[in-house]
Amino acid sequence: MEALSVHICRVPLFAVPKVYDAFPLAVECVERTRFMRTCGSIIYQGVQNSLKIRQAQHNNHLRNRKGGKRGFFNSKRRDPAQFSMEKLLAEALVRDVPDFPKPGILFKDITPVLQDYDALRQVIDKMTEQSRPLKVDVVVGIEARGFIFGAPLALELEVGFVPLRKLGKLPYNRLVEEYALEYGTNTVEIHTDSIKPGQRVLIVDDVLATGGTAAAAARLVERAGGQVAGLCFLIELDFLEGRKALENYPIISLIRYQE
Ligand SMILES: O=P(O)(O)OC[C@H]1O[C@H](OP(=O)(O)OP(=O)(O)O)[C@H](O)[C@@H]1O
Ligand SMILES: Nc1ncnc2[nH]cnc12
Repeated sequence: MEALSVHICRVPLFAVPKVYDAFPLAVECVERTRFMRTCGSIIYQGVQNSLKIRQAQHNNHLRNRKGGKRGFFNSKRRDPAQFSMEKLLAEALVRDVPDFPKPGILFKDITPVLQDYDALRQVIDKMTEQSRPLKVDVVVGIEARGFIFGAPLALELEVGFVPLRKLGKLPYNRLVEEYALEYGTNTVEIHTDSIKPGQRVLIVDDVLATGGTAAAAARLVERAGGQVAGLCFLIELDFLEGRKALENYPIISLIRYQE
């Protein structure tokens, strides 16, 4: 009987039910509970092994990523410990595009930041760190590039996300504000029921330039019943003096250009 039990222990997991089918009486005679415990232990070992394999695969993935060339920190020139937003500038992850979208405008293109996991991670981490003390109840992201930073930031802050959209995009009841920006005029809208009375709101966008867009967003938030706890930007173009349009609010900007 003991030999049979040992034999059963050695069969692969997939064969255990077959052995049980073949020798039901014998197995029951040996010790039903013991057999079940053996199965349980085999299954437990199987689960443990698969967890170990998954962990090893994940570690490998992290090692490859760190050792690879795909991230801001990964090239030999870049040292994660030395990371700063100034370095991000020095590495030209924010690209100057002249004459876009109109002649005479020097456009700050942030798409290289988005393409780079480590840079994007750092941006979200820094935004989170600096906006956490504002104790916000909700994040409002300004279409379109404000969505990119706003939604992950809301997740990090463990609050909800409200989209503030350009004219005609929101389906439900809306509040509307018009504004001027560096290269024209525009209109933004917010759903009337998107913010609860008194909620502390963080407004998020990629760029603060003249401040026209952000000021319109702040007006909408207040009209919707919210309290603007602060505004958060990746880039601030100091020379366009957008802060002047937002004098009453705390402003976070990770990268500031003087000219
Ligand atoms: O401070 P301001 O002078 O108002 O300019 C800043 C705004 O301009 C850009 O948006 P844009 O209107 O180009 O829209 P997009 O994000 O949809 O590209 C940027 O994303 C800000 O929202
Ligand atoms: N110069 C600029 N670059 C990128 N986004 C902008 N929004 C307004 N002005 C801008």
